Amino acid sequence: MLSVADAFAITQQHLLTLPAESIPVTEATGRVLREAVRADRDFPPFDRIAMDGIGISFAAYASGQRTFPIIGRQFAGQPPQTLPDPTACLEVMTGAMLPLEVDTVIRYEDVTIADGRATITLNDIEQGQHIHRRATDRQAGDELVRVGMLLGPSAIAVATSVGQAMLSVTALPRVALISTGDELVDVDEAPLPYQIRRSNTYMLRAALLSLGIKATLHHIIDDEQVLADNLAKLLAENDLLILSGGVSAGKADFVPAVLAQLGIQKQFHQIAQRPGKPLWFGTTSQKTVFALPGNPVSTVLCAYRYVMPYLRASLGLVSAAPQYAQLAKPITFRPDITYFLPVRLTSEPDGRTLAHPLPGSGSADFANLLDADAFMELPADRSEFGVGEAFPVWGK
Ligand SMILES: Nc1nc2c(c(=O)[nH]1)N[C@H]1C(S)=C(S)[C@@H](COP(=O)(O)OP(=O)(O)OC[C@H]3O[C@@H](n4cnc5c(N)ncnc54)[C@H](O)[C@@H]3O)O[C@H]1N2
Ligand code: MOO
Ligand SMILES: [Mg+2]
Repeated sequence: MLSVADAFAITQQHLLTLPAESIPVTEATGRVLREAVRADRDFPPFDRIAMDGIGISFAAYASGQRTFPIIGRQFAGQPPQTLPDPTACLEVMTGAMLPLEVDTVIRYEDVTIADGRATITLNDIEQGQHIHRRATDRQAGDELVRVGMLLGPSAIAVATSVGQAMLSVTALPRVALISTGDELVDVDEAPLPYQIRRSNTYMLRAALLSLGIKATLHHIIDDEQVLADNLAKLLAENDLLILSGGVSAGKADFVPAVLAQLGIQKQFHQIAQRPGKPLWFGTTSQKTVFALPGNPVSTVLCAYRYVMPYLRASLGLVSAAPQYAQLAKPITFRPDITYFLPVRLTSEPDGRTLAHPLPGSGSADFANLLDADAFMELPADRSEFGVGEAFPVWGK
C-alpha cells in the first residue's frame, strides 16, 4: 500500500492552477501575495529625527559649548529648516526632517530649558545620535514583501507605506464540500435513532476559512445515480471537490466508482496509515477531488495532513517546514503503517514542545479531538516510540 510520503508527493504534483487577482489592501489579510511589493522610496525616505529634543551642530559641542539659544522648531510634516548659526539650536520633533546644518540630536530628557536656552546635562554625546539616516533600512527598488508570503499585519503596513492600495494575490479556488450517507441529517434536524447529524463538512468549512476560502456545503444520499448527477454538476461549477464518506468497502460506498465514471483520473486510493486509510485522490487537467473517509477523526487527519497543505501549495504559499514535538510518553504501535497519534501540545520553559498522547477510542471518537491540538506522525517502519523522541506534528 502507498506510503504517507508517496501519497503526499502525489497530491503535491497535481496542484490547482489558480490565477492572480488584484484586490484592495484592506481585503488582503490572510491572502497569498503574487507580485512582490517593492520600496517606492528609500526607508526612511529622508534623514529623520528619531527623538524629540534639540538639534545642534556637533562641532559646537565638541568645542566645549553646552548652552545653546533656541532659535526655532522643526516639526514633522514641514520642509527642512536651516540652522543659520552653528552655536544655536532648533527644537526638533520625532518624524521631522533633519534641519540643514544639524547633525546631532539631544533628547529633551538630557537638556534643561530656561529663558529660551537649552543646556545639555548629559556628558557622552555622540555625533549623529538620534538621527535615522535615509535609506538605512531599505533602498528604493528593494523587494519588501516576497511572492508567496501570507499577508499579515506587518506586510499590510509595508504595502500601504509604499502606496499599494491594491495587491496582487492568488485567486481563491471554488470549493464544494460534499457529505454522503443516508444516515446523516443536517445540524438543524432531529436525528432518528438510526441517524446522526453530519459534522465533517462543517469541520472542513471551518478549516478552509483559515485560508479565506468560503466553501459551499452539499449533501448527497447513497444512490449511485443521484451521486453521479450531483457530482457532475458540482464538478462543472468548482475547482476542487472534497467528499466525505462512501470510500471504503461497504455496499453503499459508491464514491470511487462514480468518480471514475465521471472521468476523474484516480491518482491513489488507500494509504498505509491510521486513521484515514481509505483516502481517495483524483484529478482531471483542471479539477481535483479528495474523497475523505467518513469517520470524523479520519476526516480531520486527512484535512490537516493532505488537504490543507495541498491548498496552501496551490495558493502559492511558501511552505514552512513541518513542526516537530517530543513524545511525552512512550507509545507502542505494531501495524506496519504510519500512525497519526492525536496529541496535546505543551510549550515547556526549557523551549521544548512536548506531545502528550491522547489516543482516544478510534477514528469515530472525534470528541477526543477537542483536547488534541495535532496529530503526531509516527513512522511505519517501527513499533516502539520512546519518551523525548521528536516527530512531525500536523495541526490546523
Ligand atoms: N471492510 C472494511 N470496512 C471498513 C474499512 C476497511 O478497510 N474494510 N475501512 C474502515 C475505515 S479505516 C474507515 S475510515 C471507514 C471509512 O468509511 P467511508 O469513507 O466509506 O464512510 P462511510 O461508510 O460513509 O461512513 C463511515 C462512518 O463515518 C460517519 N460519517 C460519514 N460522513 C459523516 C459526516 N459528514 N459527519 C459525521 N459522520 C460521518 C458515518 O456515519 C459512519 O459512522 O470505513 C471503515 N470500514
Ligand atoms: O481510517 Mo479509518 O480512519 O481508521 O477509521
Ligand atoms: Mg463506508
